Amino acid sequence: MPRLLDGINNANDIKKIKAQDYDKLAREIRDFLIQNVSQTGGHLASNLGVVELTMALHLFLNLPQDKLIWDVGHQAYTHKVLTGRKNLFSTLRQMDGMSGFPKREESVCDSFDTGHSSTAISAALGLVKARDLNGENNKVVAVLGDGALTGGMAFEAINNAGRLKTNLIIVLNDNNMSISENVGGMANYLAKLRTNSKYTGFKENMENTLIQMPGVGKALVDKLKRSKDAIKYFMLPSMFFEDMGLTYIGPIDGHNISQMITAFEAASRAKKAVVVHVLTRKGKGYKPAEKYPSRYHSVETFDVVSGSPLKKEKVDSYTKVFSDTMLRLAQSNDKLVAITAAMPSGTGLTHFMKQYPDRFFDVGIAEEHAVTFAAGMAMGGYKPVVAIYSTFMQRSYDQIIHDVCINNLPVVFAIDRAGITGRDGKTHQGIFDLSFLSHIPNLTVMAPKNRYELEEMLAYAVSYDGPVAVRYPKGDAYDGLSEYRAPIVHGKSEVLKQGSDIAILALGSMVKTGAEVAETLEKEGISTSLVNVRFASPIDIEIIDELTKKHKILVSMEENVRNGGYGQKVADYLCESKKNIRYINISVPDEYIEHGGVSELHKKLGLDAESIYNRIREELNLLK
Ligand SMILES: Cc1ncc(C[n+]2csc(CCOP(=O)(O)OP(=O)(O)O)c2C)c(N)n1
Ligand SMILES: CC(=O)[C@@H](O)[C@H](O)COP(=O)(O)O
Ligand SMILES: [Mg+2]
Repeated sequence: MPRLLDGINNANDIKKIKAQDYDKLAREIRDFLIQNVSQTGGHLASNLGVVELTMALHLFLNLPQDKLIWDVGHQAYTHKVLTGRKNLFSTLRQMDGMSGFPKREESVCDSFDTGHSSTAISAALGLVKARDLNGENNKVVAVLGDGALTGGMAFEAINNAGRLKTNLIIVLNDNNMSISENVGGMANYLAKLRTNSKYTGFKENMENTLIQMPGVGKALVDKLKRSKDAIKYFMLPSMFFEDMGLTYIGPIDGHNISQMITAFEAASRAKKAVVVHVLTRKGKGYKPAEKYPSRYHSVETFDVVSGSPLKKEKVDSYTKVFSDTMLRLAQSNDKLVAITAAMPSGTGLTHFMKQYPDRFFDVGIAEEHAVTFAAGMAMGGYKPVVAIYSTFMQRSYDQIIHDVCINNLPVVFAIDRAGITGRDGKTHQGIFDLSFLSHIPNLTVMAPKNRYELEEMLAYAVSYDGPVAVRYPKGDAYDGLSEYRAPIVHGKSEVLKQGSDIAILALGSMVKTGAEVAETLEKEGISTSLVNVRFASPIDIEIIDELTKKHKILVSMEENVRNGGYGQKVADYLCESKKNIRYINISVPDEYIEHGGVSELHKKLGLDAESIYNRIREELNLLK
């Protein structure tokens, strides 16, 4: 039996589908997404929730002339299906395959590359201003979730949008969830809008607002009122948005396509920014995802019938080691508090949250605020551990300098997902943190070689009287080299092996690789020293002095871009101190790294043991 989906090959093909077939198409899209994501992994629950919303937007808009911006972008799979990318789904998030996020180079219908949260309204507002200055009249729509609305940028953009005198549509996709439970005042406010009947008393005011809108008027409102139960969804004004100078329409059933189209059409007539508040169910149409939306937010491959992951986790992740260590440290230190920016499960703080609810703070998708909030807590005598992924920490650069480090406050930054993270691609690789952290005065920056050292570094960081960042990678925690446990001394590295030809300075995750390279070189009779760098700031100059005295080649290894990384510090020192030694800098090239498996990417970038070995051999040949 032919599927409606088979007729969807280009943007706007959906307009050929009859209205009575919309539900069937939505079901086909859901089946398609579940089957495909079960084989590739990806962001499932958010995508299942926005199938009808995306269909309604595509029916309402003319892409690519109109502009549609997805906040975060993790919910754009149906948009990809409807814009001619259905056949690429078997390559979703695979190396050289289709990205899991909107990408302008993938389609003219993708208006903005995204991956980080709360940017959509700002970007849309910019597009609106450009449109107006160009004298064009295309529609611009930003779609953001209730979680994204907890981010500071969204509030800044709403503040700015309140002055707008032309049309911008902001679709607030409210599924009552961030990755975990959505938190904070805005989440409570949305809950009230969803449920509190006292707002229905304002229906008439809203009707009047609509009537007064240019191009809407009484006739249209009457028509809307007559349209099957549409009006009851239109008439709940929101004080917050209205008081900020935006028009609010909602809440609307985000699984009812015709209601949403009617609302979008009404919204498009206003010469203002209009918020259309739609209610959707995260995970809709797949029972396990409806029941456990957090678990199915981002999944590895899974069995569709049982919903269970295909790969069983055999080894603890670094996140799990962090999680367990936090519980242990909190037991003996009642001043220890934990802060997350909407990632309690991703950063491993769920157990801490349950065990120490009063000492746990989820501040929403607000990394800047999380850091300054930590500064305040430290000032008040507490020891905050702020757990944020490397890529999202980019948001907090000024707060780290201005609020924590200038004040020299004892805040611990637990930086998860540092280095190559893989399938989320260029927006999510944790390859810049050493560059943006290790030049900050007062800030100590460390990276552990294995799971045991992560525990020790966290304990050290918590006991240290100043700001400390500890960065560790996504995935399995390495448990090799466990016999090396030299006590941590500030700014000092750990010598794992003494040799005389090649000296390897390896940082964090690269110590394991360095040990593999050293072993291969030794087998060939090339005597190799291996040093676990431990500190990216301050760097251990004494060890460099020592190594340069007796080795032919010095090699540094790190999972960070070359620019501003540890290796450049080493190179700078070698140059300044006029050392006469061949030097190899193994680091991530200075570019954005696309999606793929972590080991595939390591190989491609020359960060795997074999590539590094070959690089050293080349250098040795030059010395002959
Ligand atoms: C700056 C930033 N911090 C954290 C994240 C991780 N993150 C991705 S999606 C998400 C939840 C978003 O919730 P919402 O906007 O409601 O979308 P939903 O997942 O519910 O569809 C979070 C915290 C991110 N992408 N960007
Ligand atoms: C879209 C987003 O930013 C998160 O969902 C992220 O993809 C989670 O990454 P992890 O799967 O590494 O926790
Ligand atoms: Mg949500």
